[in-house]
Amino acid sequence: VKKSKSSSSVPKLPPGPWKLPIIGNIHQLVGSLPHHNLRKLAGTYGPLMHLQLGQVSTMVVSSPEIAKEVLKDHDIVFAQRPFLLASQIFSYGSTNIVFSPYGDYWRQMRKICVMELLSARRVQSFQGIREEEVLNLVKSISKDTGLSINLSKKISSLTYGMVARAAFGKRNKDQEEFISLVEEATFLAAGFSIVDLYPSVKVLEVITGMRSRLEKLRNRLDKILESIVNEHRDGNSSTEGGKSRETEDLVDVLLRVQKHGDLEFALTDDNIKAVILDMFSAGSETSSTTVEWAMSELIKNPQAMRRAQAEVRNVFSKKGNVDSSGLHELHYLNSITKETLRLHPSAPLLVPRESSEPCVINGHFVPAKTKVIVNAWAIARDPKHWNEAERFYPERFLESRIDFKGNDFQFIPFGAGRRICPGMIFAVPNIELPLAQLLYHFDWNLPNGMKEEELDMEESFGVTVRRKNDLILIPIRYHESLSYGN
Ligand code: HEM
Repeated sequence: VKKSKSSSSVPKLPPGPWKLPIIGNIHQLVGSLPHHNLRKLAGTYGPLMHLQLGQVSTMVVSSPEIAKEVLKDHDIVFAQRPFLLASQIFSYGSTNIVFSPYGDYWRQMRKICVMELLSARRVQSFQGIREEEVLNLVKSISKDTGLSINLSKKISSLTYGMVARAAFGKRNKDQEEFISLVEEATFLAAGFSIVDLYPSVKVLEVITGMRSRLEKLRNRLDKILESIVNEHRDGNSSTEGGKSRETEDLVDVLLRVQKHGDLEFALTDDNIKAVILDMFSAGSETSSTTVEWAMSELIKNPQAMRRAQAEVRNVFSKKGNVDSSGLHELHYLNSITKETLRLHPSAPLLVPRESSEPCVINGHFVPAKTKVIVNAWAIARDPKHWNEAERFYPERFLESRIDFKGNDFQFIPFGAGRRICPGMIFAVPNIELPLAQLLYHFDWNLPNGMKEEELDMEESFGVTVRRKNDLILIPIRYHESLSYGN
């Protein structure tokens, strides 16, 4: 009796489905996308559930209360990121900030990101670049008015272009190749591949060809990044005193910090390459996906589309064009951004964490070295916290103070706690300016007489979840009198 009494007071592992030998619960993740399957399982086993995914002991969090415990209350314990094969290969010796384990070095890199690269002032300094790139998009679309265009491709190339110009100062000669390499690397970093589920079985890396594929990718990316860093260094040494802070691009900033920064640890060229790679992998597809989903939802919801168009046309009608200065007046558009991030968070499972020591969460025992996945997608669609949770209804945010800044745990598309996305301020205008321009200048139709309800909303697999099928639409010029400069 004594024994059973004392063992019942020790917290147990969270509940979870029955586990098969060797594979554990992997079979339960087959057939649909991970965030969908995990939500279904949480419906049976609860908001904190234990899964054995191959060799990896995993906790899945599916409620705002437990997300707060993990991401905020115990943020030091859960600050680490488990190493996936892809991140090991791309992380330049673990200095890549997105996946790096938490530690002194991470703290320094994060500080450089927040204070120097992604600060409100820096984001503001890229306003001109952003406006120019978006205007080029409008011009290119206006040439094809009345024809079917692949809007997904155009938006993706725009966002990569905006990040590329902010990072490198100009469009780079290897840009197209660079983008497709980053896209492939992001796809492989989702963490559900067989090599990540059996990390100690090294032979799998060889059998699947994953290691050599990743190494080839990394070598090519490294060459491109190396030439960019060297070109900047040569260019800066030929301009006396370097560039002014207002005209610096991100590589210039990193080179300046490397040379003159008051740093605890030296910043190597590899560190600079890792940060630049992070800006692309974390900052491009996430934003373009959001614009793509917002347009898809607006097509499916013509009333919301009309309201958004009326707002943007009203606010900018005197100027005859959309610019960054009036974006804060677009309250409905801002609600559309939020509602899109609620229903389609670009990283539905955030970036996984790992416990650095044993911990008790929601009354359950979580051993050290447990991988923790927060299903932000399921939380943001939970009918316990949202009325008509599956409906696209931007109005819900108009009168609400709920925001994505990491304090409202029912809505965490950027994560929360000490590893919250540092690119939020950079992301919002990169989403809202293109959206406002697309709505200001054009009306949008579906091709081949397709009806709104026939537009599919299927998602693809990856760290970022984008549309499975590209969004093909027909733009119709709204302002016939404007020349759009072509
Ligand atoms: C719609 C746009 C974006 C979304 C939805 C998004 C989402 C996220 C999420 C969910 C995380 C992980 C947070 C966590 O696990 O708690 C993250 C991390 C990160 N994001 Fe973003 N992000 C976006 C745009 C950007 C942009 C534009 C940049 C930079 C140019 C950026 C840079 C980063 C970096 C460097 C990290 C890693 C931070 C760390 O580990 O300390 N993100 N982002």
